[in-house]
Amino acid sequence: MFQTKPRTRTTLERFASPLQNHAWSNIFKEGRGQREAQRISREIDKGILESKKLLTKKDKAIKVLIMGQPESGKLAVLRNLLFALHPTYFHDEALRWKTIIQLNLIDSVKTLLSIVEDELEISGPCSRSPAGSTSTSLLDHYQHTRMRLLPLLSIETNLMRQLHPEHYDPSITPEICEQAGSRWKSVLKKVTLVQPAPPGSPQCRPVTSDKWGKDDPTLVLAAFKDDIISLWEDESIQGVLRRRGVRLEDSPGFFLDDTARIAAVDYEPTEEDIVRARSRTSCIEEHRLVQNGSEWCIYNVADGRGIRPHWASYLDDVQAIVFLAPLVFNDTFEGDKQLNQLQHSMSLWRKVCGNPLLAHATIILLFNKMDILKERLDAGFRVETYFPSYGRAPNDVENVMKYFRNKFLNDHYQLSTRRRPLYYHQTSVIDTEVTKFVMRAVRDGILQRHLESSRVLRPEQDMIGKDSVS
Ligand SMILES: Nc1nc2c(ncn2[C@@H]2O[C@H](COP(=O)(O)OP(=O)(O)OP(=O)(O)O)[C@@H](O)[C@H]2O)c(=O)[nH]1
Ligand SMILES: [Mg+2]
Repeated sequence: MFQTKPRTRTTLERFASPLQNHAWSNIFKEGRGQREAQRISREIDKGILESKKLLTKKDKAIKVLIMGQPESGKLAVLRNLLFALHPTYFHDEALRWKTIIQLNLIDSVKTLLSIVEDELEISGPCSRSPAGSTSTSLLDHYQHTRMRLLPLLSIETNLMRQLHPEHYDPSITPEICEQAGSRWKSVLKKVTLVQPAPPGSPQCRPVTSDKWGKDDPTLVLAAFKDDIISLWEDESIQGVLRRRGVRLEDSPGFFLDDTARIAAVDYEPTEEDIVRARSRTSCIEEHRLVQNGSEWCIYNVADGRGIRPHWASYLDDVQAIVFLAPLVFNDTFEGDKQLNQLQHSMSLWRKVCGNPLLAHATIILLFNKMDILKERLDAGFRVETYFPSYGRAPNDVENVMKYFRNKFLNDHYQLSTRRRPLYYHQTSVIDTEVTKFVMRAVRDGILQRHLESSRVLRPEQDMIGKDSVS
């Protein structure tokens, strides 16, 4: 016996039913009103269909989270990954990064001057500097240079005020920071306009804009290029840094060795400069792009007290996590001076491994800042001092790596709620050439897993639980 299938209500009917007794319902009873109502109904149905399509598309996007403690190299990895997926992704951002790099350079000059100032306060005008010259000559040099560099120092303040008018507080050391709602990207876009070189001219014109006026960082930096170089190369100042064990070279956004290039009027940032530039992220950034028909959705997940509560909404359907673990074993954590940076990283790693929402995600663990690890070990810092369980094992890269790798892999094994692929690589992500290969491997690995899970490809081998290293 046939049974009549109940007619599916149209969208309009579904929406209309609560309105039956309302005067509005009369509109559906009239001819014109009916046609109008049908048109609206069709539009609503079309809208629903389109949002469904969008949702399906979003579901199909390869969702990748880049995670790690502050300053672990997330942004540097993001830029490298985006370069691997889409080589021109940053082209129209290059000029904005130029200003950030210039600010990074000015910031290093400020740090240098404040170290010298501090040294002079402690040692007094008559003591000898380690380089053999008296501190009076250090004082003279410092005072002379500081006076000359004053205009340079003031453009940083002005620039920061322009970038963050809403948050500017002169009592706080300015730091460039990407923040939800921050205007800095649009401000930089307005002020960093390219002026094309006149036809036939072999030289680029300054990449600058009139909007800066006298504060144009390109022109101010060019004017002080030689002073900055002589300050950085000064033997007595280098002596102070050596004696204090300060290695500005290891600090984020260090460009003093490149002053001649960066302070030139025709400076344009290279890929490597963009990767090395320091700009703190204080929000969760989303980057979407399509590569060879696959849509990628990459999130740079900033870490910080105020941000962690917002993570939860990003953890659904994650296909891969790129986790940054910088092996800087002897630095304290900025947010908590009692905590070692690497211990902080390990505690974050444990949270990621044990999170049930991330149980299906492939993990790519990057032991980053290998260049700094090597430098620290060469300089004689002993791992045992900071991690007593390391004991008397040889204090070299190979053994130290093995020790930390085992710690991370062990946590992953103990805390993961199900078996899943884990790949690990040793990286110095500011080395763009080498990182390119790692990022291509990361890209291909994620894509392969994505195709397997969407059953487009059958896995060639069971990768579950295997580790890989490059
Ligand atoms: N020497 C060295 N520096 C690195 C490496 N990776 C990142 N850096 C530098 O460390 C600084 C911080 O890197 P970012 O990529 O901004 O780190 P982040 O994790 O995004 O930091 P937050 O935005 O504070 O969360 C930058 O100046 C990078 O150039 C590395 O492998 N070696
Ligand atoms: Mg960042």
